[in-house]
Amino acid sequence: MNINYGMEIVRATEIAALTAARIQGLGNHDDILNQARFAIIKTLNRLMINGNVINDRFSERKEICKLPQTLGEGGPEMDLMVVALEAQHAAADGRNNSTSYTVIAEDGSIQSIPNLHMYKIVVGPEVGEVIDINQSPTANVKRVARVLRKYTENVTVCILNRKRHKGLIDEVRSCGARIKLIEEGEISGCLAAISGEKADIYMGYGYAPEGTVVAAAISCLGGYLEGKISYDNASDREQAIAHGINDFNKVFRVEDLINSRKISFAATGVTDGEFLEGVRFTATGAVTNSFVARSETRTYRNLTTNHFFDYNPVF
Ligand SMILES: O=P(O)(O)OC[C@H]1O[C@](O)(COP(=O)(O)O)[C@@H](O)[C@@H]1O
Repeated sequence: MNINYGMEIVRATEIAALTAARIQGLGNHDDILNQARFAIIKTLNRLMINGNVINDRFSERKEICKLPQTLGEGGPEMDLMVVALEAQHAAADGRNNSTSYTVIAEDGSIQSIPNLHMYKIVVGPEVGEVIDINQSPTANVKRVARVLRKYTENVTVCILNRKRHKGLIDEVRSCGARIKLIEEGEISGCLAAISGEKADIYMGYGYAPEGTVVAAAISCLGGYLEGKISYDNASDREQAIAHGINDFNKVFRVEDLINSRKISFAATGVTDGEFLEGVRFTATGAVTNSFVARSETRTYRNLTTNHFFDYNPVF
């Protein structure tokens, strides 16, 4: 890509984050997501692309505004993944770890994935390919400890706080590793593990579309992911087949989810999170904290942006 689309899509995640943050804590879970989606649609529609929207987890939800199938004013065909607001409940309730994300990639490079749970293990580039999703959590924690030259007691495992993770949490505790439990926002939990700052591994079940966003981040930053979709019944398997997935034991790695080296990834914090700070409002506008990365050059930027509401804001 000659244009750094990352610098364009981050403007969209900023606007979505500002929009959501303005109504943070008001308690309306659908409204905050809808407003963030309207805002991101409006901003992405200004790009000179024909952006085909892929893996929108909310496309079947009647109460949530639909993303158009294509976004942009016209131009080269591109794939887009748009998560206007991850952790909508956290943002609506005024809790931590909600973030806005967009990924742009070469046309046809993002795997379309069913809206099912995927068990994921994610680590950063320092750890790399030593993990194996078919091994126990204990075995994976020990491998990570060995590569990072840490005592097991100093390895931090990030896990979504869900009943379904009780067994996982018990096992990680009994092997002696530290746990960082997050209430929502697994993409940002995975980014914490990729950056290695607040966690060393992310493990657990979340949605498969989130796995493709994490794969995009890894394509830009390095790191490693293994994911397995869980199927409860025949209808889940039919969903997978409709997405071209016939091997129900498949271990998904980054290259299975994103098949390109031309990807840009952008994120803006809405509320303070594991990876980014949330929006701070000032007397004249607001300050946002964003992250932009591009796979071709491996460049990544941490952006602090000052927005002045008296000077032509897009929203
Ligand atoms: O536990 P659940 O309800 O299956 O949801 C898991 C999902 O919840 C989240 O934490 C937040 O999801 P939303 O963005 O839909 O609010 C995701 O990151 C994760 O994939």
